[in-house]
Amino acid sequence: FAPSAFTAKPTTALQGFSSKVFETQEVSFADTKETIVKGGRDLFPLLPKAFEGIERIGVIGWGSQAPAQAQNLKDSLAECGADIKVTIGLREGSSSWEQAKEVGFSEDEETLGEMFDVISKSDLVVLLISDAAQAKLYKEIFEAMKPGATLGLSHGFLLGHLDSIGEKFPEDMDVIAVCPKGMGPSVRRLYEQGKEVNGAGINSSFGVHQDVSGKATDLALGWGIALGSPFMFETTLRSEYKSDIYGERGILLGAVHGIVESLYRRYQRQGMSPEQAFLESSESITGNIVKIISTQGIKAVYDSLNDEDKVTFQTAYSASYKPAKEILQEIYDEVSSGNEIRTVIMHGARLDRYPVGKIDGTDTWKVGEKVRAERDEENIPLNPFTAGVYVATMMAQIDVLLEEGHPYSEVVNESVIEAVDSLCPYMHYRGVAFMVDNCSFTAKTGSRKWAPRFDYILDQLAYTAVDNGAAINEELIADFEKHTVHQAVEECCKLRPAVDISLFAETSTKEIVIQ
Ligand SMILES: NC(=O)C1=CN([C@@H]2O[C@H](COP(=O)(O)OP(=O)(O)OC[C@H]3O[C@@H](n4cnc5c(N)ncnc54)[C@H](OP(=O)(O)O)[C@@H]3O)[C@@H](O)[C@H]2O)C=CC1
Ligand SMILES: CC(=O)[C@](C)(O)C(=O)O
Ligand SMILES: [Mg+2]
Ligand SMILES: [Mg+2]
Repeated sequence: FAPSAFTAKPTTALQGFSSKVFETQEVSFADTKETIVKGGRDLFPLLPKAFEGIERIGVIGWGSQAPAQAQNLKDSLAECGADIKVTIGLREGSSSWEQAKEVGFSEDEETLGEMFDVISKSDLVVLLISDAAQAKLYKEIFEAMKPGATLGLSHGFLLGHLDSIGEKFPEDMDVIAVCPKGMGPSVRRLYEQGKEVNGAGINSSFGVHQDVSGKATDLALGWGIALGSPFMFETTLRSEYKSDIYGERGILLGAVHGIVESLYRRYQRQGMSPEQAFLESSESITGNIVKIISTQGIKAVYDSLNDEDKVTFQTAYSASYKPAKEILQEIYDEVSSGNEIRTVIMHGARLDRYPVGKIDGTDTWKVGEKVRAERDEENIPLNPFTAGVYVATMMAQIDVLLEEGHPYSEVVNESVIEAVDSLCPYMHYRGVAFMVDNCSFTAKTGSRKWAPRFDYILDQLAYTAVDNGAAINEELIADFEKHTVHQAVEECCKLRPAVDISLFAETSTKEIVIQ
């Protein structure tokens, strides 16, 4: 397999943007330039201008994103004195009704109501029901929206569905997207930490799909800044849905699950105890490797190894890169063809007969509970073979996105920042299910479908190649060492404060600061 320095397609056609309210800045990501907007609580006084004309925001749904987005919006708009009501809209009989009331939303104050009634009264509808439900209900939702209201999405899935059935959004409607590159609970947790460390939060991409009012861009930027986004980068709904549905099935959820299961078995075959095998696989990734990436970048993992461990890393990397890339390209093709969107919709239709099953019942995660209980955060190993497999998969994910024309900001957030800032800390805290099942239904189902594929191909192709003495692929390693993405990762990491998400350990009142 002759590695190529990829033949990048022209970057996904970003429209480019300007703001009448916020300061934009140009950043250099490798050999490209992009315009971004830095966030921070100091910008909250600008929110009333960004939300000009908006009196009521309807946040529809109460899954992973809505609790975070609704509370962050409510707090931010209150802080800047904007007289804007945030109302939660839920389906009749929703089991989430009480949860919304527990955090202060109420029917009496007209901040909690039936979803279509709330939609009909909202100037900005933030649609945070599941993607499968959006695909099922979009006609009723569009009909319920009042004239001049803006539709706000946090994922481009609905456009992907409309594309596949030859439908469009109503032409008289502003359609914007603000897509946090992190799970809902981390959007809320880091927002709260942002009260101490200005700018802490989860980055968001934003897109303006339709701008009838001429105000869509600044409303999108204001929404993202009110969520606590450290910085916002431009995307299009199509670029976002392809990269997001792909990314969550890849290194963010599916691949990391498959990598851990395959290595956990391999290390035990090689004689390790179950506990040691968990330490050298899952703990090594979530407790060591991602911490280095979060503060020093991907290549720092490799550079931190001694000569002998570098050879182990190179061996694992050389054997894993192509098998991982083969599955990743298949995922990308399944997503961009519309197949994976149909899969998610069909899965949604089966839910009542086949509810989503648990994924932490295996020996791996039972042993993981025990290891976590005895964990010494300061002495978690960095297994060089695990590092080679994990980094090869991360780099393969990056290369597919670059080859498919996605901008570096989207590539790095979807393949690196989200893993280290949002998702892996949750896997470190309470295992793979706690991470995956705090994500969207679209991600939950996709991760379950693709994790076994990574597990299988690594076991069948990568590890057997290593056991049969496959040579190190010097060109692949050279490609990795000089890859353009390392500068882009460094730039992205500089654009957000190096705050570590902090999660409260259920087993103690001590707050664990996960690096
Ligand atoms: N999860 C995440 O962190 C991220 C999600 N997103 C996007 O945000 C959006 C919301 O995702 P997420 O927060 O994960 O929510 P989920 O995908 O987990 O969906 C659960 C929510 O959908 C509602 N729902 C399901 N079926 C219906 C229906 N038939 N009618 C009305 N409501 C229904 C549920 O209502 P009820 O409460 O009544 O059961 C619940 O509130 C999606 O577009 C997703 O892709 C974007 C970035 C990150
Ligand atoms: C959390 C997030 O960004 C995901 C994985 O894309 C999702 O939950 O859909
Ligand atoms: Mg995502
Ligand atoms: Mg997603």
